[in-house]
Amino acid sequence: MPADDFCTDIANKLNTGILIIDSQYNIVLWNRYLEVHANKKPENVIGQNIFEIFPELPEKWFKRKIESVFQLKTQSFCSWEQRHHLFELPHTRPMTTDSHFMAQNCSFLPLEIKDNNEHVCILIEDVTDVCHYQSKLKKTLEELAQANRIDGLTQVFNRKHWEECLEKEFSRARRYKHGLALIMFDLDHFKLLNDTYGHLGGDIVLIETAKVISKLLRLGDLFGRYGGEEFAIILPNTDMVGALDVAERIRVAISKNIINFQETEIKVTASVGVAVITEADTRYEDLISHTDLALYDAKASGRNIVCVAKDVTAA
Ligand SMILES: Nc1nc2c(ncn2[C@@H]2O[C@H](COP(=O)(O)OP(=O)(O)OP(=O)(O)O)[C@@H](O)[C@H]2O)c(=O)[nH]1
Repeated sequence: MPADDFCTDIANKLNTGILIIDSQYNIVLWNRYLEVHANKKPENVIGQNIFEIFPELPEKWFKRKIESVFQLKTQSFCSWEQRHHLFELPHTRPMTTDSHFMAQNCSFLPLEIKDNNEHVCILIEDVTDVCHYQSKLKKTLEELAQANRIDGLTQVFNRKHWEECLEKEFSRARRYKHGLALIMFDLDHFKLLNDTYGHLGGDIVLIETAKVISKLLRLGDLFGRYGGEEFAIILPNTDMVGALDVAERIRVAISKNIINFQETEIKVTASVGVAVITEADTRYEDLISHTDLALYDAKASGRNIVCVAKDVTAA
């Protein structure tokens, strides 16, 4: 068997699309894989221009790619991550994907054959499964990262992530001399509420309260669950006047919120502490501790009240 026949036989048996084009972009070889996947017989394709057979090809980009292969005589590559596919070939994997077409890795190989005409061989590899599983993995990792930041019960930021946000906002506020306010609030007599309605009732109160407060806040505000029934909100670029306004709205919203639980209506109040960043604060923990003290004052003053950190009121 002559070598050419061996090559043709191999090309037809490979599970890869193989097509060769000349310098005019006319197709000179079309293997069995393409015959099956593009549903076009070689006699209807050979001698035709590649842009007629695949009108979806991005002509300008494709020509630039092929020209560089001709000129530099080096291989080139296009992965599915750059372009999901170049050739609209339906995928045949037994899986549901976002695209009808197979994800492809395409290689462009320079060929020099005896008559000295320049040709480029294009290999088309079906990587639909790689693309599919990579996309799934990416989505799962994003979901995991999100779950790591969120409190499972209330769906606001958990303490760890919230503190990371505060650390960033704190150093940004110090660097650019921006305002930064902190609000911490704690539901009043929550132990009694748990004792009266059970832990499930307490949980519903936490969930509903977080929902009500989330709706009150601006997009840039960072709302987290600091501990059991204590929540905290970072207000970037906010001074004491603005923070007090938000704090009072939070207090009122919680006191007016009626939570339905097992045919009873639960009402709850919150004590609120507010502080803003000062020159003296060198660590984000300083701001937390000032806000926490203000919250303690609110509890000591009889609850359902907003209190401001002492050093700020004095200033
Ligand atoms: N249902 C429920 N209860 C929680 C959760 N986390 C903490 N708690 C409860 O919240 C209660 C907090 O009680 P305390 O710290 O004494 O505070 P309090 O009763 O709210 O009293 P004041 O804060 O002084 O008004 C405790 O009984 C905790 O068990 C939670 O995720 N779900």
